[in-house]
Amino acid sequence: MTNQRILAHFHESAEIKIQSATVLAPHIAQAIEMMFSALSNGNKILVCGNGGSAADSQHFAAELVGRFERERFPLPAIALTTDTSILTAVANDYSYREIFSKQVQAFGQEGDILLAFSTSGNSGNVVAAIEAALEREMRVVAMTGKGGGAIGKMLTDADVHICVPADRTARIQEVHLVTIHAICDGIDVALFGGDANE
Ligand SMILES: O=C(CO)[C@@H](O)[C@H](O)[C@H](O)[C@H](O)COP(=O)(O)O
Ligand SMILES: [Zn+2]
Repeated sequence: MTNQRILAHFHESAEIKIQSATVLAPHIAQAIEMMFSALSNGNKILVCGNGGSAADSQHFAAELVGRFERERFPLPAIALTTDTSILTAVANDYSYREIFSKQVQAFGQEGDILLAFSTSGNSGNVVAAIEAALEREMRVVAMTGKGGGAIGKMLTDADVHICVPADRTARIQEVHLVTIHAICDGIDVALFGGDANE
């Protein structure tokens, strides 16, 4: 492995982040507004994704329930990726496709938000979770890439699609991560106003 190859990762990541910033900012602002409004109304956010996106789901839920950069009361967000008994039982008894949708049916209520991560936009269990959320009159914030895949086609005008303009899974995930932090910051600003980081 040459340093050149390592440097290329950093450069490509930085370039795609810069390119994504302008394209995604209005959609991220919409997501912040939708989440702040749901949380203010006593609703919660359910979060799901596979692999690296499962980690992103947990990362986001941790920052809402714990904190991001400012001290505040806990906000209700649940990662649907963590309960291995539920995940293994549903995958074993039904199908892997239903591991998130069953939990959306169990926990989701009208007005809640599903935050769904899929870099391809095509993961069956994330697609099924979105179907279950839409059936329950929940709103969806989807973070995707690669043109948005099947997820891009199923969202309604009431939902938010944050589709990273890139085709490489790792780069898309890296943009998802900075987007998670921008959303957490946006929610804090909506709650408390601007801060010293501005
Ligand atoms: O983190 C990575 C690759 O960077 C992997 O774990 C990746 O998340 C997994 O292959 C996922 O199953 C991909 O699913 P998706 O993003 O297409 O929905
Ligand atoms: Zn990864």
